[in-house]
Amino acid sequence: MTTETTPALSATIPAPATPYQEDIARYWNNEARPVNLRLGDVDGLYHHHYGIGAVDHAALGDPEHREYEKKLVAELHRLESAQAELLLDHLGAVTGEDTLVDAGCGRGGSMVMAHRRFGCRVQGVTLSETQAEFGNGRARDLRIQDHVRSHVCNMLDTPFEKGSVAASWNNESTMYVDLHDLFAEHSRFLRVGGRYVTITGCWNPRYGQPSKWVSQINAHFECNIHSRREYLRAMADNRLVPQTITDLTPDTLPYWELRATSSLVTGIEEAFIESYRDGSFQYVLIAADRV
Ligand SMILES: C[S@@+](CC[C@H](N)C(=O)[O-])C[C@H]1O[C@@H](n2cnc3c(N)ncnc32)[C@H](O)[C@@H]1O
Ligand SMILES: CC(C)=CCC/C(C)=C/COP(=O)(O)OP(=O)(O)O
Ligand SMILES: [Mg+2]
Repeated sequence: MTTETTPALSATIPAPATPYQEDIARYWNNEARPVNLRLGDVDGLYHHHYGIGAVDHAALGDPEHREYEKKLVAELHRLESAQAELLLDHLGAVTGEDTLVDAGCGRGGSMVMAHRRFGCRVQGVTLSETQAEFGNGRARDLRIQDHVRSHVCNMLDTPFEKGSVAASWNNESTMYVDLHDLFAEHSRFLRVGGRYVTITGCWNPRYGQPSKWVSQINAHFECNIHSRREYLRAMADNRLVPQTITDLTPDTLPYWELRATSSLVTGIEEAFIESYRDGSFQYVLIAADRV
């Protein structure tokens, strides 16, 4: 699907639907944190999500070495790309003829990775014009603009045709929307037998209620983190049947502990580390079948 073959896509895109969505569009239009841009500069894949996997201390070497900071940036980026690879591992059997949807696509790093892996078309939606322009600029640079396209569009109200999408995902973007509305929309455009995947942070019902750390993360990003229970309920209500649920909390802690030692800290590291450690917050992957 290119813009040429889908003229309706750009013509019918709804503007942010609520004052909250206008706030979120403004937030991401103005975002330029070095922790995201410097990591993206490593290989041109720009992410707005966190990392998983063990830290390669041998690759980092001596903290006193003048090249250490550069190696640290590369290592954090490697862990963030590993997170996206894990998400793509759960999309199922995607062919070059398929279309995928990235809901809340950020600067588009995961979309480029998906196209490279499957050769398919990838359509991304973000509320931010700046992000969509950035993602489309990267796709042009890579000469994959016929396959990878970012749109300024509300993920709850997309122009994708019913049943037209083989697989879709939210990578750390579900905490900006109502989950029932979100999964109803994925379920509408996914074909029966298609796959939905999310990697997200959620509060843990076993803890009781959102902890002070979870509240701090919400305030920091102007988002509203849901509980694990809410994900499963909203999926069940929208023909999405979980096939895999993985607790990635132990896999993401090394990323945060390493990031906390870097010069690129943003001040939110303590909240993630403490909430993951006290069990009030979990980093999870959920892959579901559209039935
Ligand atoms: C934390 S970033 C994640 C970006 C990307 N998934 C990644 O992994 O790099 C959150 C993204 O969600 C998008 N977003 C939030 N609410 C949205 C909505 N209602 N419709 C479309 N995008 C939305 C933001 O514009 C932003 O691009
Ligand atoms: C897991 C949770 C709760 C995520 C909230 C959404 C979010 C802001 C993700 C990372 O974005 P980013 O990469 O722009 O953030 P940072 O600047 O902290 O790296
Ligand atoms: Mg980041």
